[in-house]
Amino acid sequence: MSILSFRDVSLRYPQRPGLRSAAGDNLVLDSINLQVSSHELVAIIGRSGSGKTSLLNLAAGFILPTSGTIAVDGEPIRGPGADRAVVFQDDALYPWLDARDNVGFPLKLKGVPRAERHERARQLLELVGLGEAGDRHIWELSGGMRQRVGIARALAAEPRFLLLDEPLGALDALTRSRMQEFLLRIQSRSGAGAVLITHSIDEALILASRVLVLSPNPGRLTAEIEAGFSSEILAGTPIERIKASPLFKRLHDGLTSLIHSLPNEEAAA
Ligand SMILES: Nc1ncnc2c1ncn2[C@@H]1O[C@H](COP(=O)(O)OP(=O)(O)OP(=O)(O)O)[C@@H](O)[C@H]1O
Repeated sequence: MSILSFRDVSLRYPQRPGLRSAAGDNLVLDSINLQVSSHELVAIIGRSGSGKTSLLNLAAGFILPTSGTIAVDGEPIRGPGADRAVVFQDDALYPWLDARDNVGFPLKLKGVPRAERHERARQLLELVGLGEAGDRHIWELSGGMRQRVGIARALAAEPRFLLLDEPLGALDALTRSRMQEFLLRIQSRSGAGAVLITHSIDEALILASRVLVLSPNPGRLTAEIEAGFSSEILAGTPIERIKASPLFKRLHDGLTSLIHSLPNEEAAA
């Protein structure tokens, strides 16, 4: 089992005019302590500007913390690495490559020979239900299909952690709901841990075993809720039935009022 850990992590961006936080300086994240193990999906919710993407960028190694340590299995993160794969809201696929070569791209970077790359990409596309789409151009795919190609690409390097920044945010409601179930199954099958950033309380409760709330100015983890509906969904209970349950509604209402009680970025700035 792998562990992604944040220990006393704080982040300040370089000072820029107009970007002062309520803390009186440009502290964006303060004293973040967090542990995510492989096989679990942790969701982070919070108001716009609370620092969710910054937290994910730190885990990805795109930026480094001002203080504190982020590590995978005790090994401090010093930059991006194949042990962590990021999926963004905008699929960020390479339009000049077909679906198969997009999925195989991380393997190309690792120097995996072409035939092996193609075979692995074929298996991954099959896994995400796009076995027939390998030679399709990206612009020939729907939004949901493109996100599935993005997820297959993220899985190609067999990461220990998936870092998901609003991966379903651009999809229509019906596709999003289907993709939630799909994401859950893929994540559980892959054996990778996942950190999911989402604006949707519904989505956080459906997918995550734990939901963490980030309060803004500066971003601090202020609440944690054990959700646990994902195991019921994996066992076959329809998402709509889960959403109709009194427990789901209670947790949803609790999280909604908690988030509304937090100051927003504009109010605090
Ligand atoms: N590269 C940067 N340089 C300076 N400030 C930044 C940078 N990136 C983000 N910020 C600031 O850090 C704060 C947190 O931004 P971040 O994007 O992490 O929040 P978020 O919770 O993901 O927001 P949203 O939900 O709107 O995507 C904001 O005040 C933002 O303006």
